[in-house]
Amino acid sequence: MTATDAFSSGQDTRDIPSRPDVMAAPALSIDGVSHAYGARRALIDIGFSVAPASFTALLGLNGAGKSTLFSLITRLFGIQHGRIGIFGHDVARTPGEALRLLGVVFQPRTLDLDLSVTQNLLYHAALHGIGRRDARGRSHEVLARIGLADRAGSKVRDLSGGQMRRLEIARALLHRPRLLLLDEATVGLDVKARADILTHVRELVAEQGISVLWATHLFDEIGASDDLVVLHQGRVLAKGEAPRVIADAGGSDINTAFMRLTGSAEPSAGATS
Ligand SMILES: Nc1ncnc2c1ncn2[C@@H]1O[C@H](COP(=O)(O)OP(=O)(O)OP(=O)(O)O)[C@@H](O)[C@H]1O
Repeated sequence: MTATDAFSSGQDTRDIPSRPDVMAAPALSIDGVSHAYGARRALIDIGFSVAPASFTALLGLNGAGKSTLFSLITRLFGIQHGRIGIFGHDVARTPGEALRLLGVVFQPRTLDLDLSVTQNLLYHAALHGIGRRDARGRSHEVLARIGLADRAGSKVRDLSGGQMRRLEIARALLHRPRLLLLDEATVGLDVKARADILTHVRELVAEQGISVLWATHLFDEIGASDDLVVLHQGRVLAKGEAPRVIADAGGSDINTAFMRLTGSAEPSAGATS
């Protein structure tokens, strides 16, 4: 069974191998993960996987638990219950191997506005132990990949919001990860900048074979051929290929499917199409 089969059949991923076979393992496997902040349960027995070289959308309204899940995958928080694997490497047991394969773009911006685009990249590369010369080559490479090569010398302060986001994506690619997590990467951007970023990220999947987990509350960011995980109030309500999720929920589109899955009569505030 391929990782894609495992995703679409909803089979659990309990068997994260102790000696990972990187080619066979899902890019990301989440198995029975729960998390509570004191008495507040933010994630309840979450399970899904991201197939290699796929674009998986994690759809949930504010408060669904997306950021909490990202904090667990990246080890900002310790895992209370369940297991998380990145290409078969258990995040809790072999964090070095797992995190080496992971790039992340978090919701809050974390660029130095007074440095240039390239300086931001070189600084980040140094933190990753990448030598100066190699770092320069990689900076050119990632800026070209994300359509920012012409802004290499610009101060970050002079970039548009969308360009800053693309720079953060470029930075997340510097150490050549195989799995990229993006948490609400288009929040606050105009329609064109949102579309540009989605196009670039989808190209990373199609052309570079990078696996992407794209967290969003925006229905119109879900593509027809995407894998989809619907997260609501800390629970996975549906997962699989987007058209199948919609059909199984009895919806005509992602909006109506989401409303049926969550039992809401009206589109919730913040969920836009
Ligand atoms: N540090 C915290 N302490 C207590 N509760 C928290 C904390 N962080 C998140 N929560 C709660 O956990 C639940 C999930 O929050 P989380 O931020 O993971 O959701 P989200 O889907 O990322 O939403 P958003 O996009 O608004 O950040 C929410 O009920 C939230 O109020």
